[in-house]
Amino acid sequence: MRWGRPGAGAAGTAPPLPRTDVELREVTHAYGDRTVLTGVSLTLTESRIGVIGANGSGKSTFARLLNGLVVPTAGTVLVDGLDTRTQAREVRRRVGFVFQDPDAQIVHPTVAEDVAFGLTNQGVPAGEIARRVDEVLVAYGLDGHRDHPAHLLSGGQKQLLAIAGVLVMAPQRVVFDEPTTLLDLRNTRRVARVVDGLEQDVVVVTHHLELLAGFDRVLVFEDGRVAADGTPAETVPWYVARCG
Ligand SMILES: Nc1ncnc2c1ncn2[C@@H]1O[C@H](COP(=O)(O)OP(=O)(O)OP(=O)(O)O)[C@@H](O)[C@H]1O
Repeated sequence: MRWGRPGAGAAGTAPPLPRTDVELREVTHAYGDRTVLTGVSLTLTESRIGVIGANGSGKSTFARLLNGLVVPTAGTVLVDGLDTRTQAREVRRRVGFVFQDPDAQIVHPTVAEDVAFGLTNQGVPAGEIARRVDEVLVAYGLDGHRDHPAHLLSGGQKQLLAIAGVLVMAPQRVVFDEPTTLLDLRNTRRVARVVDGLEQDVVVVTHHLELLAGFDRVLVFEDGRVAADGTPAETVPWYVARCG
């Protein structure tokens, strides 16, 4: 099991998505007087990027900076040149975010209504909403559940619903914050397969190191700084050794 770059033609004959590049310039973030990220400068261009590190090292804060859910206390985050501080709406069209706990993301009573939520918000015409919602429900094996109460889905199905609700918005990059932490092995594999097949570029924060084998780049966070940055073969053994 691994999350890697999808094979050529993974999306059929659709043209490749434009790339979304994210640049962090000397980014520092503090919650109140507690600084949790310090002077992070990076450019993210690769298709498959993993983020690992100890609890509290700043990974989730970093992930949330990438689409403007959190704005830096100092420094700048640019998505295709758009400043997350002032152009959050445009940034979020490009970069979607999947939370660790799908309950944080599910806001509507039924599965289909929940997936439609973001499109409705954007004023997309009803016919197009119906078509796009159908497409993602089929893609994520949820079409048999379209009128079911979302809160009664299993943990794995809820995570797939949360992913469907992000992907229906057609972002170019998707940030996943520990998407499998709450799942059993079967659902971890299921979600991993979904991530594996995405044509979108991804950033995945995870403690499941084995899932990063096919990734292009892995960042290791330590005390709010990037302590290692390289291929999985370079960074994962380094991190494991650091953990003693
Ligand atoms: N909203 C917040 N308010 C105050 N402190 C916060 C907030 N969010 C995170 N923190 C603190 O910031 C530090 C970094 O948290 P963050 O969630 O970014 O780390 P993490 O590496 O993702 O951790 P984990 O692996 O446990 O999820 C932690 O000490 C955390 O307690």
